[in-house]
Formats: sequence, structure tokens, C-alpha cells
Amino acid sequence: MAETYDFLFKFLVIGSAGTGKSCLLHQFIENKFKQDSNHTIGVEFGSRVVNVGGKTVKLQIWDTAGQERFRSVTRSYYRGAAGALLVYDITSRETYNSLAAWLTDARTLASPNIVVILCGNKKDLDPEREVTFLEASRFAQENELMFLETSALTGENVEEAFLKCARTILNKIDSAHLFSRTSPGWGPVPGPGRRSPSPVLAPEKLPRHLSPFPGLVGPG
Ligand SMILES: Nc1nc2c(ncn2[C@@H]2O[C@H](COP(=O)(O)OP(=O)(O)OP(=O)(O)O)[C@@H](O)[C@H]2O)c(=O)[nH]1
Repeated sequence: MAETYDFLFKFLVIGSAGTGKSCLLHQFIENKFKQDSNHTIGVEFGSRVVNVGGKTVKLQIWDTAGQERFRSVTRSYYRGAAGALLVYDITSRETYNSLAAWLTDARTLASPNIVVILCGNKKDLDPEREVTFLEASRFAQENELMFLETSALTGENVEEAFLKCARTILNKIDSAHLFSRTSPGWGPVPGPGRRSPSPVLAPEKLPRHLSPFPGLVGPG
């Protein structure tokens, strides 16, 4: 039977090498910890349909390589993403210090309106922590990010991180709808309805510069 959903969101998982991006994706898709995870070469892909506030949303997730040598390849996948998990490792200050650069990439290459959730991963390794919860929450607040500490190992907050991001995007769409009623011709998503996963290109119906989420796809 054809898979149906109300919305299709492109998500990115970004952050420095070894922070646990592939393991987070694996935990979210397979519900288990990915043993012996290797460095990602370029990008990997996963998808899952979730229910968010009564809406069916397909998350199309691109897990990018954190290693510098793949940066030019991974950057080419940012375009049109509606959401991102920005991941650092709570036991590595170096990965935390790189966050600003990753965020700049996301906002310039995907969209300035991309919804980003900061994930302090490896929460299970608390005794080895180098980054406090408080300083990371401050960074999140200053940069208008949501924030959670996660563990791809135990699964703690993994589902929540993806769902929180999707929920925020849906809320933004709702507000855009409200706005579009007073500003004819503006709005990212056309009217209600369900669709199967044929190429879904609602955003292309809008002039790109008017769409807050160029890569976000809604019911056609
Ligand atoms: N303890 C613990 N280890 C983790 C967790 N998540 C990932 N790891 C380990 O961290 C290492 C790197 O995980 P990956 O998921 O491959 O990291 P990545 O960010 O995808 O790395 P790149 O693909 O190089 O960008 C692996 O040895 C994992 O087993 C976690 O939540 N807790």
C-alpha cells in the first residue's frame, strides 16, 4: 500500500566527527544503538514517518560526515532542509567549540529559517563531561536554538529531539498560514489534504524568496 503523509520534511544531522550523528539516526530509525559505527563517508540517508500533533509527517533525514575532508560534499546536501539536529559530544569541548561554524553553514546553505535543535550527545558519559548543561543552554538561547542532551546509546531524548524539531516546524507553518490570510500570495504550504510519496514540491509553487522553508513540502 502506498505510504501516505501530510508533510515531508528534509532534516539534516550535522556536527563534528565522532559526536554520534550516525548513532542518533540509527537509534531514531531502528530503535537500537548502532554498534561499531564508522566515520560516515559523505552522507547517509534514513527516513521515518511520525505522528506530530495529529499530522503524519515523513522525516527524510540526511546524516552528514563530520570530517573536514567531506565538508564540500556535505554542504551540497544542505539546500532546502527545514530542520537540523546540530550535534556535539558533551565529553568533547572541541566539538562544542565548532558549533558556531556548523550553525552558520546551516543558516546560510539551507535556509535562515531552518529550525535547529542543539543536541549534547553521549549524555550517558556524564562523569567524562567537558561541557556543562548550563553553558550549552546559554549558547542555545543566544542563538535561538532548542536544546536537549541526548544519548544514542540509551536512547534518552533521541525521539524527543526529532519530534520537537518537527513540531516546531509545523507550528511555524501554522503561523505562516495565519499570516498568509492577511497577506495574499504569501505562505509556504497550500491547503489541506493527504498525499502519497510522489514528488512533493509544494514549495516550488512559491517564488523561492517568499518561502520560509524552501525544502519543506506540504499537502498538495
Ligand atoms: N557512550 C556513547 N557513545 C556514543 C554515543 N553515540 C555515539 N557513540 C559512539 O561515538 C562514536 C562515534 O559515533 P558516530 O555515530 O559514528 O559519530 P558521527 O558523528 O556519525 O561521526 P562522523 O560520521 O565521522 O561524522 C562511536 O564509537 C559510537 O559508538 C552515545 O550516546 N553514548
